[in-house]
Amino acid sequence: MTTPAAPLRVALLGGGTVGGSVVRMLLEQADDLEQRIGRRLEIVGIAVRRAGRDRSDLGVDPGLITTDAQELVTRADIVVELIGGIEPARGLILRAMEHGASVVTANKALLAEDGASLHAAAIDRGVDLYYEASVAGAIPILRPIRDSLAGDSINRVIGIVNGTTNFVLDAMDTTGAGLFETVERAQSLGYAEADPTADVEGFDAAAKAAILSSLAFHSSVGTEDVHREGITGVGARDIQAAQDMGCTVKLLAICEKVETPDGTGISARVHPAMIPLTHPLASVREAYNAVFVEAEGAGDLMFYGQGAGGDPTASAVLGDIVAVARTRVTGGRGPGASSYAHLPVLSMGQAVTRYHVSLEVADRSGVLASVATKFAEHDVSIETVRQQVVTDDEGAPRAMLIIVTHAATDAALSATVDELAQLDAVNEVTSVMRVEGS
Ligand SMILES: NC(=O)C1=CN([C@@H]2O[C@H](COP(=O)(O)OP(=O)(O)OC[C@H]3O[C@@H](n4cnc5c(N)ncnc54)[C@H](O)[C@@H]3O)[C@@H](O)[C@H]2O)C=CC1
Ligand SMILES: N[C@@H](CC=O)C(=O)O
Ligand code: NA
Repeated sequence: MTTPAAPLRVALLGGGTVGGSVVRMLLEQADDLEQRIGRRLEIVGIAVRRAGRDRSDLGVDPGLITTDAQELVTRADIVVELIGGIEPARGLILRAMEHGASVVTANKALLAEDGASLHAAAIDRGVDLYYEASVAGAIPILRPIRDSLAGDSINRVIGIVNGTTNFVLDAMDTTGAGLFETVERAQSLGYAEADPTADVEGFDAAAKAAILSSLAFHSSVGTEDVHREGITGVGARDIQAAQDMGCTVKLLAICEKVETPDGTGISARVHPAMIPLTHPLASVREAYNAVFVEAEGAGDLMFYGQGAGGDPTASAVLGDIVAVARTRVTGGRGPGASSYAHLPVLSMGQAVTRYHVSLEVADRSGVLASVATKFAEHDVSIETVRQQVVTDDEGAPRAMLIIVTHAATDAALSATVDELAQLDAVNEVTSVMRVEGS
């Protein structure tokens, strides 16, 4: 008679929104997971921050709850880090690897800050480091990029990768709701980060852009390489300007290869942008996420689903747990990331994009010519110009010029807008936004 193999020991760090869902799903699906992996998973401990708090919500033997994460990570085969932030998460992951554990994490902030050294430690220790939940929650996107598209060449990845800001922008677009009340609602639904500034100011999306760029272009891209603008500058006038153009405003994470006179580089950026209602990303509503991938052979691919919330994120974590557990059973390491291409990351000024500019101007002859001259001086070609008269809050007529440019470098476009604001003929630059996806 053969003795059944010992269960694989799973240690969880953090029992919050995602951690709580992971524990419940691990328990509810224990038998199925055992069948799929070929070994049983056994939770050997759950590290929480504070002692003495009732954690019956987690539904586990209270003896498994510990505040000693440092000790817990030394006695597991798989460590699941769901604390978030840089430290102590980084130290705990490295310690877990030193003790031979594979690691699953949803921590995009840490991966974007220090992914290279975490990957190096995993290789050094012969263990796996998986983090599918860190980008676009439940949506399988990192493994498709790393594995399924490993034989193709990716040119661009454009994503709506932050559920909280998509929820807010969608509400502003459809109901005219304000920023702060909508963020509070996203918090109560479990989408927002512990500090929602990370969502609203684009830090969360920038971390995801760094991870996506690194995997898509086989290069090392960190948070500091990603140009970041959040949504606090987006107002009702921008939303209206987008609607007038048949567009909607989305916070986009854009990762693309750009050809420069010095060779190929990576542009990685997060900012609000107008996209045409006909683009697949325009239909992504509420807190949903989507990632649009353009590859040489595959053409356009769209990945869509829930990018935030306890259970959707836990689904991706569970997928990674099963993947690393299967590797434990068969031996060796699973597929990892590579950075052999070493493509340089370009500055925002080198990004190539289009602009939509609304100007309130003096209603007299020569104004259009002086505005057009500024664009020409910076070699920015105008695609369309529309003139309209609107009535302001006091009932006075105001002359508006609405200009959409062809693609140009961001440096040329922003220099043009700076100089337009100085023209006598321009009373106010009322809205400036990049236009993507067409
Ligand atoms: N909530 C979401 O929709 C998503 C979250 N994530 C990521 O998942 C991770 C966890 O996020 P949430 O569960 O939403 O956060 P959360 O704030 O609900 O949970 C984190 C938990 O970790 C605990 N914790 C903090 N420091 C600790 C320590 N030193 N030792 C033990 N426990 C500690 C906290 O007390 C809290 O219960 C983060 O990295 C987050 O960015 C990723 C995708 C989606
Ligand atoms: N706060 C994030 C959660 C997932 O990463 C979001 O709103 O998308
Ligand atoms: Na994902």
